[in-house]
Amino acid sequence: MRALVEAAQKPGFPASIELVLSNRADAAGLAYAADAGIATAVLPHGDYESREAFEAALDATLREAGIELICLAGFMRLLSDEFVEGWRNRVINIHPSLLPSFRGLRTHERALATGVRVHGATVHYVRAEMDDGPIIVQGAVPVLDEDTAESLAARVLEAEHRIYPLALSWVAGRKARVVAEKVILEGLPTPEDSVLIVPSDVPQADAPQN
Ligand SMILES: Nc1nc2c(c(=O)[nH]1)N[C@@H](CN(C=O)c1ccc(C(=O)N[C@@H](CCC(=O)O)C(=O)O)cc1)CN2
Ligand SMILES: NCC(=O)N[C@@H]1O[C@H](COP(=O)([O-])[O-])[C@@H](O)[C@H]1O
Repeated sequence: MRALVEAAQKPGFPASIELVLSNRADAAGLAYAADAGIATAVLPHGDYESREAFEAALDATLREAGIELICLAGFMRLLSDEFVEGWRNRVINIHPSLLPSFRGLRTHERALATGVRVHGATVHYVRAEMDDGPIIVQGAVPVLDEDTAESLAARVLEAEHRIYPLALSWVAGRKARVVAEKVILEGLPTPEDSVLIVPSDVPQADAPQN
């Protein structure tokens, strides 16, 4: 969320962060948002007798705040088909894997256990099916032999803080549209922009001695 707020503070960014909402009163980002002068709201899902009741309150709070686009940032509640359809193509999410690989939880542990060499994160439009929506942008990072889930998560998070503001700028800037459940990116400088490779700290193998 902080990466989105900082990006939206830049002149000419095509969106403004008007509300930061959490279903957890202890979410660390709420204090940051309040300090940044952004309205905040807390809807503890446990206070509602059902998901429907929780989502009805969520929907009302967002509409009353005049929200046009929802960015899920570490939001860990599955949203119902009804809610997602009510906000079709106006809810995006970031998931810490290169979808469709490693849907769900514990993505970094599973990536290490599987032995993949490249891992990363995905920003996608949200659909009722978990982690299954049209992909807007992906950020890939190398998996190093010495990686732990923590060190890999940190490298992925660095990529996340770069790709989420990009995705938001494209969606809010009307450069991204969904056609047959695929995202068409228009007017982007070069196609490479929709894939981010972060070879940030890969030790350069010494050039082979000819
Ligand atoms: N309809 C959808 N809702 C959400 C999606 C989505 O793609 N479609 N993405 C998630 C975020 N997410 C993965 O990126 C994710 C969030 C939560 C869970 C999960 O298993 N949640 C459990 C409860 C966990 C908890 O409260 O800590 C649940 O909801 O029962 C998996 C993946 C956001 N919503
Ligand atoms: N399935 C959703 C999910 O796992 N989202 C992940 O939660 C983290 C939130 O980071 P933060 O606490 O630094 O904002 C991020 O890595 C995001 O991809």
